[in-house]
Amino acid sequence: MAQTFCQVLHSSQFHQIPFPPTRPADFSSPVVLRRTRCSVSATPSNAPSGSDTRVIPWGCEIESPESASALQRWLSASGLPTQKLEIQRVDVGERGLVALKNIRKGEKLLFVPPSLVITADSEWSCPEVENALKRNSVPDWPLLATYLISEASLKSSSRWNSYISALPRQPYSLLYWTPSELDTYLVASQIRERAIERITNVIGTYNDLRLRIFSKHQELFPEEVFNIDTFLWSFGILFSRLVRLPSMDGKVALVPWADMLNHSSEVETFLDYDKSSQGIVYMTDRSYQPGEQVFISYGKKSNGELLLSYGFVPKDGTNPNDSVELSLSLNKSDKCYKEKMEALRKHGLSTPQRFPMQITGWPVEMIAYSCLVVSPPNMSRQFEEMAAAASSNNTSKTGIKYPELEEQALQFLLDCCESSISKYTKFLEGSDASDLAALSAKQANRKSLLKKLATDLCTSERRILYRAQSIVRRRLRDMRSGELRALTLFNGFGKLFK
Ligand SMILES: C[S@@+](CC[C@H](N)C(=O)[O-])C[C@H]1O[C@@H](n2cnc3c(N)ncnc32)[C@H](O)[C@@H]1O
Repeated sequence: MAQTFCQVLHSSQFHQIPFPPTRPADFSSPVVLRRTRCSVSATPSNAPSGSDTRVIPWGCEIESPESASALQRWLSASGLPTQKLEIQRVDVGERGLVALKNIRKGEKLLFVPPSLVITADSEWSCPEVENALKRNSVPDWPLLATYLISEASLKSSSRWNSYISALPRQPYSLLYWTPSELDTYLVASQIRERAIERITNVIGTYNDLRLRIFSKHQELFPEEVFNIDTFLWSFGILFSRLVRLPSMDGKVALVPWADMLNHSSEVETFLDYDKSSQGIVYMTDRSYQPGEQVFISYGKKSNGELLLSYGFVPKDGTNPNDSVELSLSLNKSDKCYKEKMEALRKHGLSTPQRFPMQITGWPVEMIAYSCLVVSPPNMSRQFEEMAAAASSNNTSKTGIKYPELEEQALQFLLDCCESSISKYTKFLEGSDASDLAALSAKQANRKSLLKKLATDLCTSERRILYRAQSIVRRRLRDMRSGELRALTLFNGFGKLFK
């Protein structure tokens, strides 16, 4: 299925480096820097909406309507056809596109012309910056991140000024959570690891650009403008707004106006380039009445993935694509630890290894991994076969059958589920010792928001684990009472989930 607002970083240049510095960019005094031909301004901004540490001098506070109206005016003047939609304050997603007229199911909307779309081929206001990056073959994502910063810093000299002014100054995404916020609120969820990996990648990408390019052309890439804070902003914008357009060979693009659409798990439609109208369109899969918010699908993502890239968690039980990752590990005291590790490595796996579980079931690869974990030394000849079946490259999906390992593998899975559940419960039932009264109103608001997001995420993830726990327990009970002994592991599971 085509992805819309996507979340894949394409860079071969990532380096593993530690967490972001918490030092804010120094925008305390206005600076006007001269580059070869392009003047850049970085002026002080209003207070940031979220974390105290990062002040980006462009974009807007999402709740202010002026920038959205200015964006609409600019888009109309720049060739966006008359729309059946308008940007409005909405209950879901703060700002969104709302129907002005009746919209039929199957109707095409938007028609954003390619001239209003930002891609890796867009013209730069400052061609010297573009040349420096393209000479170094910078991949699309870091190129677009730098493009956004470069254009943003040029303010009204950039043709994208109205668009950038309407972008959130602080996109909601886990890129903006500090290490201690991730540790406090996401201690039970595997999404914490994913957030750390992502933050590390973004910082690695920035450091790589700085070393290879920025430091060699300081007149083009002044530190006041191109720094880790502005890169976290631009990557936050890309993670939450970039779309992949299937009919343009999967090209990634920022599509002003279309990127005001919020996500709903109840729709399945996405943006694409429409050859007949030569614009980016969106075809509705349901009807809308005037005044109703129009939604799009950001793809089949779990609640954790939505929090990671977009900074929100859908209401519990409303996301049919929700899943939770369970982390399985080899036992370090296993006599065959080395051999098993080697077998896993050969098939691109590691220990610990994360597997997605859904309310409807879990992958056969996870069972194969569990079999490998519990298999005794006398099965060492089968370790490779088990590792192959645990890898996502395993195309047979029938799994391997080791009835003699079934009970132990299930017990292992049950133990992992229960240990994970107890971490969620500890977080969800734990008391919050910190004193809200000691915090400023802004800090207290942020704390309550993050706590609410984490609570919603953990509740939905724990619900999936509870279901798995009850299925495995029942299965073990039945096995132990001898009723299902004849059934194989894999066949039996399929039926139970149905
Ligand atoms: C592509 S933008 C959509 C426009 C955005 N609401 C705005 O005002 O700029 C994606 C962002 O919208 C918000 N959003 C989208 N769908 C949402 C939903 N179902 N619930 C809450 N927030 C949502 C999130 O902040 C997300 O990062």
